[in-house]
Amino acid sequence: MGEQTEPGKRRLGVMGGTFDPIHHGHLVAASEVAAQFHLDEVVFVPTGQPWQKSHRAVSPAEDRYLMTVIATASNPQFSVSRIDIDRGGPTYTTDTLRELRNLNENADLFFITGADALAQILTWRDTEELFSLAHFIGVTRPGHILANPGLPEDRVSFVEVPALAISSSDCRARVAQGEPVWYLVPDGVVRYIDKRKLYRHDG
Ligand SMILES: Nc1ncnc2c1ncn2[C@@H]1O[C@H](COP(=O)(O)OP(=O)(O)OP(=O)(O)O)[C@@H](O)[C@H]1O
Ligand SMILES: O=C(O)c1ccc[n+]([C@@H]2O[C@H](COP(=O)([O-])O)[C@@H](O)[C@H]2O)c1
Repeated sequence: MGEQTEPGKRRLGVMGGTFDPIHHGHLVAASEVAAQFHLDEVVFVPTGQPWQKSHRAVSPAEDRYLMTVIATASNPQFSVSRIDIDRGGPTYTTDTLRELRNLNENADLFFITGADALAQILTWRDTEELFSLAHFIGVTRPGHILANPGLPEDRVSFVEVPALAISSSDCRARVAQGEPVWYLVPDGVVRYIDKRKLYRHDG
């Protein structure tokens, strides 16, 4: 399934997100797309400064990066990149994909994101260049309908993943209210949130 790749070329998935915190919805989505699109690897790229989330405080990049490393460590197909964090400034996916293309000349890139985020892609920076850099895969999340809001059909696919009604916002709210996030996020991430006192009003 998905775009044809020339023989010998790697198929590299790129899962961009703020990951504040990373949760099982992200992991299931990456795993399902990797299987359906025959990806060789999925690299998770935590945002540096997510400029469209400037209305709320985002946890320190190092905490979001470390939670992403903890969550993906056991899967040999998953890796984590610091490029968006180390570049500094607001995170634009054109920069992410340009840098990854230069680092992986012999690979086709598949950018994985929520179908809801993909519906907003025309508000991202340099949209036209984006579609020349990667194939875009929008994964469904419960409550969001699959639709192609005028995007180039040959550069965009939508994939249904097993429904997981988990969001980072809900995880943060649960921790703030003293409710458990066990089994919504990986065990190591629960312990990291606790150790660093993230998302607590007194944290
Ligand atoms: N349960 C889920 N199933 C499928 N995709 C998801 C799910 N949760 C998040 N995503 C997608 O993963 C990408 C990165 O997500 P992000 O880090 O912003 O998490 P989030 O749960 O959407 O966060 P928040 O609730 O803070 O907005 C986004 O494109 C988002 O749409
Ligand atoms: O390039 C942009 O202008 C742009 C605007 C909004 C979001 N993105 C990317 O979309 C991905 C999901 O974003 P978010 O904010 O839902 O975590 C993440 O990799 C962001 O860097 C990119």
